[in-house]
Amino acid sequence: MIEIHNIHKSFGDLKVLDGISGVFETGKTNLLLGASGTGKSVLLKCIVGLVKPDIGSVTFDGTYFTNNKLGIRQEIRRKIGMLFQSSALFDSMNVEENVAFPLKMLTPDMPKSERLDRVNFCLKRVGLENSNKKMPSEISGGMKKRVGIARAIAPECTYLFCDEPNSGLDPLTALKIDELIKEITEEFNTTTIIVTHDMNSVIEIGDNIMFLYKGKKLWEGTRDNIMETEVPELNEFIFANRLMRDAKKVEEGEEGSHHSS
Ligand SMILES: Nc1ncnc2c1ncn2[C@@H]1O[C@H](COP(=O)(O)OP(=O)(O)OP(=O)(O)O)[C@@H](O)[C@H]1O
Repeated sequence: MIEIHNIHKSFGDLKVLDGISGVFETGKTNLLLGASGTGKSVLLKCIVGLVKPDIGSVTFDGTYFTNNKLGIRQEIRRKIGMLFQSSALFDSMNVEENVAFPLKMLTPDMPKSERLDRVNFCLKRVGLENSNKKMPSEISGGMKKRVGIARAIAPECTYLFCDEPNSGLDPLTALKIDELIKEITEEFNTTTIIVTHDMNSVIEIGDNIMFLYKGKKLWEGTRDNIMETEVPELNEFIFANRLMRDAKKVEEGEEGSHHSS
């Protein structure tokens, strides 16, 4: 479980995060939802320690991270797997080398054969067996995301962070990547935080959702109750999507009397 408490962050005069607190549960897909520029990525960076909050703290399974000793922060960092928006694979390395990279960095003494077993296990888990020798330039965007996921989980991470994991993917591939992240979260019991502005992800994998608006947390809940929100900014965000508007009309048409009771 990851807890954040009263996180504030400004860049010069620009206040990006304005006192955000919350809990991200273990074994669940926790979504940070919001429009562009609302501070989701900055919050994620504060949580992983890439940006230092001006005020506030982050706790990983009860251990303070933000202002703790370097050794303790490093210990936590080793348990963090990151899937970046652009996949961020090393272009000069093949798939196998990309996935092996964090293992070489974090567990340099691991025997080569054990490392290869772990790489193959992770590649198989993301549905990419037999792709070891392919170069990033030879594989599709969806495959790159899969390699990114394999690389993130290779060191047996406890915490998994995904920054817009399905950006740039067609809807079906995006759905498959969402499903894969959810399966991995449940299978390996990771605390997973996903930055997204995609309502499809909300419906598919929104175990817990935190809605950010202009640096504040305006709502939190689950995919089961998000459609009933009475927060105007969230409502506007949800129904900016035409399909969502149509779905709501259908629902109101079919269940209008139920809703008005
Ligand atoms: N290092 C930085 N220096 C100055 N401003 C920054 C920095 N990082 C982020 N910002 C600003 O903080 C605001 C929030 O950015 P952030 O990337 O968190 O938005 P976001 O909600 O993730 O949006 P998107 O969905 O478009 O990625 C933006 O106005 C951005 O320009």
